[in-house]
Amino acid sequence: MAQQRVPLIAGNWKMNQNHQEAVVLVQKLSWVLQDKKHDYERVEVTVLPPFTDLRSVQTIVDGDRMRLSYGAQDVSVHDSGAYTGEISASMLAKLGCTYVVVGHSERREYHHEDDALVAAKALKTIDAGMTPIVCVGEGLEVRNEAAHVAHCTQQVEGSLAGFSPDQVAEAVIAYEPVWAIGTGEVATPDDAQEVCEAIRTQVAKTWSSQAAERVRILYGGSVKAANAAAIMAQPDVDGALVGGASLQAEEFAAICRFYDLPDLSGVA
Ligand SMILES: O=C(CO)COP(=O)(O)O
Repeated sequence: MAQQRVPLIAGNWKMNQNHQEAVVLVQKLSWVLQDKKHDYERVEVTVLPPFTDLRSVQTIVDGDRMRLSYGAQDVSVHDSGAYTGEISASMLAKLGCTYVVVGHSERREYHHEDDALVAAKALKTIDAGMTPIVCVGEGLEVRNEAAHVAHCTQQVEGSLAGFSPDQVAEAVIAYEPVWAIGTGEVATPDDAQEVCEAIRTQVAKTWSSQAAERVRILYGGSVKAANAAAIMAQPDVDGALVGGASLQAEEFAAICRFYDLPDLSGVA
């Protein structure tokens, strides 16, 4: 069934790159992929820059008719009004965003976002015509207690609460174990598969088997060119949400072309 889902490689730049640096990075990424004759129908590529970069990214992507898409790292739960510092879904849609990340573990941790807020943000994203990338994942303590599968499936239930089966089918879920983010500590391909498979099973139970077959589930956490092929080979992993490595055009392009990379998982 995995063949029916087009893999998505998403670069979460986090709070890196000003708008001028963003233009250079997007240009370089597009050139490298063009040079390799990247087939965007085979593997979709998106970048997720800071808000302040989006207008510049839109201009360069549209102007040069690039095939990659882009999106935002967060969105307000409100439509408009007296919410200082917030950015609405309609503003992001107007800037041509395809995706919006919601519920990243860094927002859950530093901004105390809970599942109900994440679900509300995800629904705002869908209402504005964009696709949410809904993040879930366990911390080290939960993993050590072997409670990670239950933790993540509950987060999926809560963070996609109120979604119709069709909305789930069109959404993207990202499994990012917190202990593997920015630490160089990558989950094994089997770890990634275990949770992604459990999430898909949960989607089938709560929404529908069609939604489970269609929803794309990404893995995120220290993904690099060196481990991308092994992770992407897992049947329930449909892509990667890449942090640090997405800031280097060559490295990120290599991850986008994971099918060209050797699977080094068996090499010590
Ligand atoms: O949080 C992540 C992507 O959203 C993962 O970050 P790293 O790839 O830097 O570990």
